[in-house]
Amino acid sequence: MKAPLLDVQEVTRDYVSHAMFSSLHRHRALDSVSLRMEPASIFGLVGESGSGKSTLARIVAALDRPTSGKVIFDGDDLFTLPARQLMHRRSAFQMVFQDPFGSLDPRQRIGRTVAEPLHALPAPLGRRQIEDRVAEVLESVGLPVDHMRRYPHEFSGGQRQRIAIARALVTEPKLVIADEPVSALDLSVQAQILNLMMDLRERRGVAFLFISHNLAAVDCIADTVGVMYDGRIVETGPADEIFRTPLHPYSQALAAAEPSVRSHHRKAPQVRPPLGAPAGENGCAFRTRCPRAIERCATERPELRPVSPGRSVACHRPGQDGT
Ligand SMILES: Nc1ncnc2c1ncn2[C@@H]1O[C@H](COP(=O)(O)OP(=O)(O)OP(=O)(O)O)[C@@H](O)[C@H]1O
Repeated sequence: MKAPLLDVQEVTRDYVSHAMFSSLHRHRALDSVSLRMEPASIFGLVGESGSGKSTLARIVAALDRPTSGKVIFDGDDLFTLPARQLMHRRSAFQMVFQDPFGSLDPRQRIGRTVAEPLHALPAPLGRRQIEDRVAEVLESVGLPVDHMRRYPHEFSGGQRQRIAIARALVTEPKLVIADEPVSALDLSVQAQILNLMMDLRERRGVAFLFISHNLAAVDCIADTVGVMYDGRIVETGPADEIFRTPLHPYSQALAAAEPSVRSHHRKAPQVRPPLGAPAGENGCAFRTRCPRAIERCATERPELRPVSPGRSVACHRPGQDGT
């Protein structure tokens, strides 16, 4: 088997907060999450708000550290690298955020903003080389080179997201982690940005970890999908299969609620709002909302198990009742 570009191994992230009038409260935002990505692939991460997508994105981008687990990027175990080496390694993976308005410094010309990540390269570039690199990368995201002298307020939302993508690409990364990159954009502009990402994968061999609430966008762009619920990946596999024939009751509810995804699972399972206490460490976190829950779901947490090549589900009763 080919060595993966990204190998996330059982990553757990706990946040500890001081609840008023009580002792420390530990919240597990990620619970033993594993995923692998091949070079030039697109992995779509979906799941409701609070399921842990951004926490995972920040850890993969080495902007946060896991409580336990490993992130192996292109053969390097990121969190065992000395700080300086990690800083240099960062040029090979870059992040694009949701808000194209907030993520660009309004007082800085675009050329300077796009060039910023180049200053972290192990071998610094000369002024001429930096200008050439910025011009080349602006062109590759479909922006005229003379835009490098302009300021962010002179651009539309879609153009600003192109600039953010150009900044991410300027160090020629192998992986771009895009956290809700199209959510703030109009529909027609969303399509342009998705096309741009697919084009960059083709032309430059860039892999994308693409995070979105928007299932239709993930369906359009991703090869592989991971469905997150309460800090865990509950189903993963080829995008086509996950959206057309979801097996986990949570994936089925997601797919059925999104008309533009051509799911065969049109009849939405009767997912309930969360009720009662959360499942705790032993049970399935989804069981209090699940129409198919059985006693076993309260006592035994379902592990992510392979059900077919490349496809795994964490459910004691996957795909039953209507798929
Ligand atoms: N810095 C933090 N301190 C404490 N808790 C946090 C922190 N960051 C995230 N969390 C908690 O971790 C959980 C996962 O949050 P995260 O932002 O990763 O979810 P998400 O799936 O990306 O949600 P959204 O789609 O709304 O961005 C949530 O319960 C959130 O409240």
